Amino acid sequence: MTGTSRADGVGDDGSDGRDGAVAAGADRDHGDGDDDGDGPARRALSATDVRKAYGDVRALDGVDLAVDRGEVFGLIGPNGAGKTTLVRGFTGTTDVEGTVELLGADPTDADPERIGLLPQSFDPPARLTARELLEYYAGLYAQARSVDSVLADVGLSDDADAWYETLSGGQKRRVCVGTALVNDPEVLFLDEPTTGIDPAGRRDVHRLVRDLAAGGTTVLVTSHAMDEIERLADRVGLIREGRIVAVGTPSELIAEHGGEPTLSVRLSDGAAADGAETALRAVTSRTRFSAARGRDGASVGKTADLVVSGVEPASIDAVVEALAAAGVEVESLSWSEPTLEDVYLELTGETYRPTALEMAESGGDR
Ligand SMILES: Nc1ncnc2c1ncn2[C@@H]1O[C@H](COP(=O)(O)OP(=O)(O)OP(=O)(O)O)[C@@H](O)[C@H]1O
Repeated sequence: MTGTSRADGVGDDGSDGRDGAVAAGADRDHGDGDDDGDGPARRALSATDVRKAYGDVRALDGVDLAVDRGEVFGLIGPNGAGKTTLVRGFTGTTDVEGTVELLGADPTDADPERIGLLPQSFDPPARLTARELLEYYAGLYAQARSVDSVLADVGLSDDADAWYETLSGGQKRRVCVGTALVNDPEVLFLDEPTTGIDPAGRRDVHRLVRDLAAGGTTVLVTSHAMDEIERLADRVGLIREGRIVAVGTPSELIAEHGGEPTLSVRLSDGAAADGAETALRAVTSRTRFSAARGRDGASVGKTADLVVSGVEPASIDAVVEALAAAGVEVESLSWSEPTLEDVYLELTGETYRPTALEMAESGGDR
């Protein structure tokens, strides 16, 4: 099995209570004067010029990063950007060049009792129940939480006695999240914790992370769900091709890289698009026209979307009036602020392009 050693990040116990994580975290001295080495007392993690190569692949290419105690730090980036490699560097589960510190010490010297790790790939024995698995991991630690409380925290009290192999993908992932919590860690690494978990379960995990952070636990979480990171993280780091290219609070990153708010206007008649665009240019010079195109590239034209950038809520009326004055019928309007997803798309250079099939299925009006 993977992830069975404490260095790989799991532990146990067996009392109970769904407030265990909060209570345990709150009771313990997480993240103050208990300095463990030569870094500032407040620092939970630090990386200085960290590099890791696999053959010709530079998984990490000079990472500098510091995470304070008690922070929830979100690490985002495209597939293959280096997130898991960095987590493994911080946990001492892979060798890296440069300097990495975990609670002020070399990660390989860190006390496993103080660390929790949910690896991205985790494959516990299938012929154990959820409870038995958590009891097993709890047994690896000198001190561990009640297994019942961990089961409650991850929403598995009712399925505690089902074999792991009979659980759904999301339920399995919940067990795995539980294994990373059993020792009530001071620093918790969650590598894509909510993959496969349904929306309600994701909320359970989010609540858990927030509760743990409130109790002083430092959490490093990776995810491809930008809404999740935006909601959870105090600060976010975006890694691309092995380098951290931006760090800040979600609102700082959105203000700097997220672009402008946009007003999307759906026109009832695609043929009116040109007239609408002309009318809108009189109001703003920032109209972008999202042409609806079919499989062969020809205009479909049943409806049409205009995207107007930089429209503040106070200006929406002016847009509507300009369209009405031009005799253009509007089917719907929606205004949105930029999000962390816009930051991600901007900084990674990735864009979403609907396929021809998607466009055809949507009536060509994407
Ligand atoms: N054990 C390994 N052997 C060879 N190459 C590896 C190994 N682990 C990672 N890599 C490579 O290092 C790079 C970074 O991988 P890593 O798993 O850290 O990315 P990631 O950001 O976590 O990606 P994902 O979002 O897909 O999980 C990738 O190019 C990957 O193929």
